[in-house]
Amino acid sequence: MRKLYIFDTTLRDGEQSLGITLNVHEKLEIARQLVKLGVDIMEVGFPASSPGDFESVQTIAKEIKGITICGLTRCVQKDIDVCAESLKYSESPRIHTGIAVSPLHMAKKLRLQPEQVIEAAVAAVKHAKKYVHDVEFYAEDAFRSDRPFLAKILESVIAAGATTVNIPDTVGYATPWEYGELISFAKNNVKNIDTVRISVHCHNDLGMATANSLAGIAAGAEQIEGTINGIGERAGNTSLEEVIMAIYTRKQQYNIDVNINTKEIAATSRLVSAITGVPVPSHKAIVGANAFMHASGIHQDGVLKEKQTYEIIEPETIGVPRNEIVLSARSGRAALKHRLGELGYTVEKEQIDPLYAEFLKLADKKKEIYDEDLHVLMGFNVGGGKRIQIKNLSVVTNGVASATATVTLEQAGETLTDAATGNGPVDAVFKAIERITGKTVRLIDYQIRSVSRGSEALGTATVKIATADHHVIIGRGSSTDIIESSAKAYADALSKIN
Ligand SMILES: CC(=O)SCCNC(=O)CCNC(=O)[C@H](O)C(C)(C)COP(=O)(O)OP(=O)(O)OC[C@H]1O[C@@H](n2cnc3c(N)ncnc32)[C@H](O)[C@@H]1OP(=O)(O)O
Ligand SMILES: CC(C)C(=O)C(=O)O
Repeated sequence: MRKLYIFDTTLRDGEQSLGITLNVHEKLEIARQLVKLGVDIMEVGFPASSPGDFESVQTIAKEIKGITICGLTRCVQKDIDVCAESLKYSESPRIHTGIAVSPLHMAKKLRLQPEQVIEAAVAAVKHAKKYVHDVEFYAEDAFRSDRPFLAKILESVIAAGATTVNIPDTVGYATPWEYGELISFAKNNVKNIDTVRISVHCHNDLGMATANSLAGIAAGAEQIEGTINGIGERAGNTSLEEVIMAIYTRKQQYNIDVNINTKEIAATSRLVSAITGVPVPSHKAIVGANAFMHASGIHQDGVLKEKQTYEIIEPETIGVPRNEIVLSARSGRAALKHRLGELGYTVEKEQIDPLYAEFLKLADKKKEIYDEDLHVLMGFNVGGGKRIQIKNLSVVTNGVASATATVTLEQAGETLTDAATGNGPVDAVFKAIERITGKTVRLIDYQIRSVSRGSEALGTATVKIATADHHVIIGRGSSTDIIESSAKAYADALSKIN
C-alpha cells in the first residue's frame, strides 16, 4: 500500500487566517496535539516574519521530537538564514523555500523576468542545502503557470538539491480534473521528478481544496499539505481531517494509507478551534457537531436497523464515542470520570473533586450535561491555573445605553471588588475588570456563541484584545449566562498578559 505523507501547516498557513495570531504557548500546545495525531511534517511558521514567530519556531524545534519541523521562507538569503537558525535544535529540520511562477505573479508582484525567478529559486535551494538536507521548494501559483516554464523551474530546483517539490493551487482556482492533470504533467514532463517527493497544497476559494488534493494524490502526489478545520488565508486551506478520512475510509479501493491516529482527530479539531477562536460549523465534514447526528425519521429508522445505512464512518474512529449514559445533577463522580475518559481526558485524583463541584453547578442549571458541556468544563475549569478568576458579578442596566457593573475577582490570591459604568452590560463589566486589574487594553473583537444543547445551553464568549505593545491575545469563557461568559473571557485574556 502506498503511504501518503501528511504535512500539517495549521501553525503557518492556518495562522495566516484573518485575525489569528498565535503566541508561542498556543503554538506549542497545538504542536503537541499534532504529534499525538501523528502528522509526518509540521510547518510551524515563517521565522523571518517577526521575532515572535522566530521564537515560536525555535521553541517547537527544541521541544518537539521525532517529527519533521518545517519553516517557510521566500527565495531570500536572509529569510533562509533566519529559518535555519530557528530550526537549529530540531532533530529533523526542513526548510520550505519558494517563489511565484505564474506570469501574473512574476510580472506584477515580483517584477522579475522568468530567468531571474529561476536564478533566485536555484540560489535559494542551494543556500538552504548548506544548512539542512531536507529542502522543499514551493512553486507559488503553479496552477496558473505556463507549463513548460513550470517544468523548467522544477527541474532546476531538483538539480539544485530540493528533496520535495510543492505544486500549489495558491488561489484555489483549479477544478479536480485540472489539478490532477497538473500533477500528471509534472510526473511525466519534469526530469528526475521520481527522485523527489511531489506535494499538493490547495486553497478552498471555490470550495474544492479537498477534491483537488485527492485528484493530485490520485495522479501520484506523495505528500498532502493542509490545516486542521481547513483554516487559512482567505477561504482557507485543504482540511486535513477530510483528506485523511477520505483516504482512510477508502484505503482498500485506492491502495493508499496514512499513518495517522484517527482517534485524535476530534480532539485536535476542538483544540485548534478553542485556541484560534475560529468556530467549526456544525455541518462541517468529519468534525462538525452534526457530522454523526441523524435527524430525520427515515434515517433514524435505517440507522437503528443497521448503522451502515447512513454511517460511512463510525464516530469512534475519529475519537467521538457513542454516548450510552446520560449525565445530570444526579450523576456521581464515577459516571463523570467514565465519560471524560471516553472523551479522551485523563482526570487526576486531585482534579476530580473541584471538577465535580463545577459539574454540579452546571448540572443544576441544565437538565442534561452533553459532551460539548464537558469539553468546555475541561477546557476552562481544570488545571488552567488562571490568574484572574471572576468570583461574582452583578449588572444594573439604566436605560438602553447605560449600565453599571460590580465585579469581584481573584487575582494573585487577593479578592478584589470594583464597579464601573459602560454603554451596555458587557462594556460595563469589561471596564470594571480593567479598573480592578489595572490593565488597559484595546478590544479588537468580541463574539458569543452557543456551544452546547438544551434550553440552558452554554454560551462561549471569545474576546480578542491588543496590548499597548500590539500583542494580540485571545480569551475565552463559558457559562449559561452570557454576561458571565463575557467576563470570564475578558479575565482569561487579561490573565495572559505578561
Ligand atoms: C502564498 C503564501 O502563503 S506565501 C507566505 C505568506 N506569508 C507571509 O507573508 C509571512 C508574513 N510576511 C511578512 O512578515 C513580511 O511580508 C516579510 C517579512 C516576509 C517581508 O516583509 P518586507 O520586506 O517588508 O516586504 P513586503 O511584505 O512589503 O513585500 C514582499 C517583498 O517580497 C517579494 N517576494 C514575495 N514573495 C517572494 C518570494 N517567494 N521570494 C522572493 N521574494 C519574494 C515581493 O516581490 C516584495 O518585494 P519588493 O519589496 O522588492 O517589492
Ligand atoms: C507558500 C505556499 C506553499 C503557499 O502557501 C501557497 O502557494 O498557497
